[in-house]
Amino acid sequence: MAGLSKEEMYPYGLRPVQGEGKMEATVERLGKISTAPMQESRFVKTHSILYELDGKERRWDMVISMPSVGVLLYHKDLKAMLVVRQFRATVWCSRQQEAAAEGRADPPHAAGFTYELCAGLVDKEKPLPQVAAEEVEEECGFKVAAEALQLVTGYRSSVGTSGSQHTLFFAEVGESDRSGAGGGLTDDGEAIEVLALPLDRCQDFIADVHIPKSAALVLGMLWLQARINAQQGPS
Ligand SMILES: Nc1ncnc2c1ncn2[C@@H]1O[C@H](COP(=O)(O)OP(=O)(O)O[C@H]2O[C@H](CO)[C@@H](O)[C@H](O)[C@H]2O)[C@@H](O)[C@H]1O
Repeated sequence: MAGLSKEEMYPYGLRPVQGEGKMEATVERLGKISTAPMQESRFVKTHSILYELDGKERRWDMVISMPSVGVLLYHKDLKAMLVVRQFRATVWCSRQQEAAAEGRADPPHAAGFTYELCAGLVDKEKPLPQVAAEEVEEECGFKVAAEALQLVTGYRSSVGTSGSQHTLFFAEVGESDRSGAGGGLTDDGEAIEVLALPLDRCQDFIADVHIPKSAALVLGMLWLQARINAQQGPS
């Protein structure tokens, strides 16, 4: 199993909901990984910002990236959060660089699999809740109405390098909302596994420093816990 035990593949009581086995299948599909200087990109641009402060010229290096949306999904029948897991080349590469700096060998491909909320880039001119609802269906295979999405907050991501806006929503889904297989767009190389993380394991999961996870996932789960503590959230 991708060189991992069942407990390592599914820690903290995680259970597959859609796309079971995608991690092993993706590891099989991956070959050599290397890096090259960036050429023209549809997704990001780099530039240096030159600005004056106290009459002196200063410079800040920036990666311009698109705004994005994310959705914290609560599955009411499973009493679990829905988490997506996919291979992130950036995470693998970053872990490889950390290993190289410490004189260790390259990590296995499994080290690039990252836990995130359902999320996507805002690359179309539609209202944000609409973009978010489409991501829920595309990645997780659940149909939610854009109007049913609750705004949690917006924040700036990677402020030292990007500063792009991320807007976070919350939605509840149930078995009756299942509409497809999810998994993302295969043509874009997306291979997404949807996992259910029991509500009572979320705090231990986000506190585990060794689990590669997005900041939005941590923020979302802390927000939900605060709502539950205030008896305003799902129980
Ligand atoms: N840098 C890149 N290089 C090459 N191809 C790329 C690319 N970024 C996106 N793509 C392509 O575009 C497709 C669609 O991307 P998505 O909109 O699903 O964003 P993604 O889930 O990668 O990141 C979303 O989720 C993460 C985690 O929450 C947020 O950080 C992020 O801002 C948000 O868009 C990807 O499958 C890939 O083919």
